[in-house]
Amino acid sequence: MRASLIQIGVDEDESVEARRARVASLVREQAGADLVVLPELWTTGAFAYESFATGAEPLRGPTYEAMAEAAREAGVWLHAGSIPERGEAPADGGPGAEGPLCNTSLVFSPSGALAAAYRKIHRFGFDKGEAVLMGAGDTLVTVPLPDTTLGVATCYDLRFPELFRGLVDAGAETLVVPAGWPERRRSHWTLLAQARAVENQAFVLACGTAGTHAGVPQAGHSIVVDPWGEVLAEAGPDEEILTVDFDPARVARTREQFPALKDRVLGLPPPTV
Ligand SMILES: O=C(O)CCC(=O)C(=O)O
Repeated sequence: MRASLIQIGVDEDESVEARRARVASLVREQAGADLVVLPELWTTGAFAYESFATGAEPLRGPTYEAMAEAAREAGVWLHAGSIPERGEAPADGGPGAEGPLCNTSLVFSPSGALAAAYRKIHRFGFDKGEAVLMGAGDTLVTVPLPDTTLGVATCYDLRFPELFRGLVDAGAETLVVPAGWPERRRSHWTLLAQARAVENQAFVLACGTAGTHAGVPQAGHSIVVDPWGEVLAEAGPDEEILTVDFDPARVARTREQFPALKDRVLGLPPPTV
């Protein structure tokens, strides 16, 4: 399988419309890949909190349309990263009522059909930013491809191993993590991507952003890790397309030859004091 991770530069001097058109064209250039991956919130920037509401779109909004078309024209599976999604207003909300905001990832099939939408479960920011501005998803999402099953997660989710175990229990073999990870915690990014790959004996395809927005320099360093925890490819700090060939059958082989996942002990009682 060939995967291309498009590590987009997200800077404030480019409009959302210009970036959307540029990214659509980069996706179209990946014809021949099996899977293309984009980062988290690449239209607005993951730290541009004040742009979440102004840049929000309905699920089937301009980014959906542009990415569906790009996936179809390139003939690729496309994890289009995430958008700030404005859900439908509640029917009884009264005039001016707005629906909830979510950090929603979109996955398209090579025909341009929506294969999955994943609403980020762990929101980042503690008592500010995404954690207060956006609603949380509550549903794990896997996407069956012809040669592997994707398990999807977004950025801060990478810190929560139980989410990934849930994806593995649901059949995931390739874990795809779009992100807008900041440079100041880059060491965590690399370490956690490798940890999720080793403990789940799965490929990890983690695609971040480059550039600086809202004063937060982004880490870049998108990374592809194999089920043994080895780094197959890693990007630098700037905008870059990271292309890697990998054999999805290695997941089953690794799990068979080193069957640690079978030794899980679940449901232990709490410690006694
Ligand atoms: O966990 C981190 O250090 C970064 C998370 C983040 O930036 C996000 O989820 O948007």
